[in-house]
Amino acid sequence: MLNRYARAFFTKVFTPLARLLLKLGVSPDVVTLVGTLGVCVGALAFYPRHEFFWGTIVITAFVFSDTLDGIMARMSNRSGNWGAYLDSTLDRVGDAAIFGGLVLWYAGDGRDTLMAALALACLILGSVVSYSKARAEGLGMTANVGIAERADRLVAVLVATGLVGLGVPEVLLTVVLALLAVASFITVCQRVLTVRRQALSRA
Ligand SMILES: CCCCCCCC/C=C\CCCCCCCC(=O)OC[C@H](COP(=O)(O)O[C@@H]1[C@H](O)[C@H](OP(=O)(O)O)[C@@H](O)[C@H](O)[C@H]1O)OC(=O)CCCCCCC/C=C\CCCCCCCC
Ligand SMILES: Nc1ccn([C@@H]2O[C@H](COP(=O)(O)O)[C@@H](O)[C@H]2O)c(=O)n1
Ligand SMILES: [Mg+2]
Ligand SMILES: [Mg+2]
Repeated sequence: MLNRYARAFFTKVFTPLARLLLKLGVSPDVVTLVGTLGVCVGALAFYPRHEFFWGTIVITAFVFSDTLDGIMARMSNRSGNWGAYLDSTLDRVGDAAIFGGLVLWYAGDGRDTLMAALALACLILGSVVSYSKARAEGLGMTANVGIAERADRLVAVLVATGLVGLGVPEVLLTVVLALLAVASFITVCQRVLTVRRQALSRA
């Protein structure tokens, strides 16, 4: 949803920075790599130590590199299969680090089995959401639907985790992770049904 409605806005916001980085000779691939590294450091260095606020700030500072790299690639006419592959593959690494960081806290010193299970469910179902689209595209179909696409999942988990880091009761994160797991499952179903329709109409 956000991917559709917010893309134009964020493209406008990041275009000057994209232009500057290109002028400085920075390539879109470098932005993709550095952005993923920053997200992983933010998630894996802070969340497992229960530093939810600062972890969220670091992740948020780097996660928009995923918007920036695409803008840079298009501006410099460098969009292509390699960049698309690198972008999507590293997205999975960043997403896994974010939910994995939460799992590490709750399965470790945080000692909360329900929260660890919910974060793990979000990690797994989110990966299946992405895979269901990637596999469809690999077979020449599309699966660009769903109530919990990547940007939606990131906003939900980052806002809730950041607020808990600021002192809001943890039940907020419990509810958000539970809803996110359900929404991700629904998204998988939406994509499977979309692909099924296309596959059957081809046969
Ligand atoms: C209040 C407590 C304090 C804490 C404050 C922190 C608040 C943090 C709040 C929000 C941060 C959200 C960041 C979300 C960033 C999203 C980045 C993103 O996904 O952008 C890239 C994306 C383009 O994606 P791709 O081409 O890579 O698309 C593909 C797609 O993602 C597929 O997804 P899937 O299949 O999994 O569904 C994948 O298949 C494939 O891998 C992938 O390639 O989208 C865009 O560029 C669209 C625009 C992004 C919209 C972002 C909306 C953010 C909304 C509000 C932000 C508020 C910011 C506040 C900052 C405050 C800082 C203190
Ligand atoms: N290093 C990169 C990253 C991305 N691309 C191209 O941008 C597309 C994704 O754009 P977003 O705005 O959605 O991130 C991607 O499909 C590639 O075509 C690139 O070339 N190099
Ligand atoms: Mg990108
Ligand atoms: Mg991406």
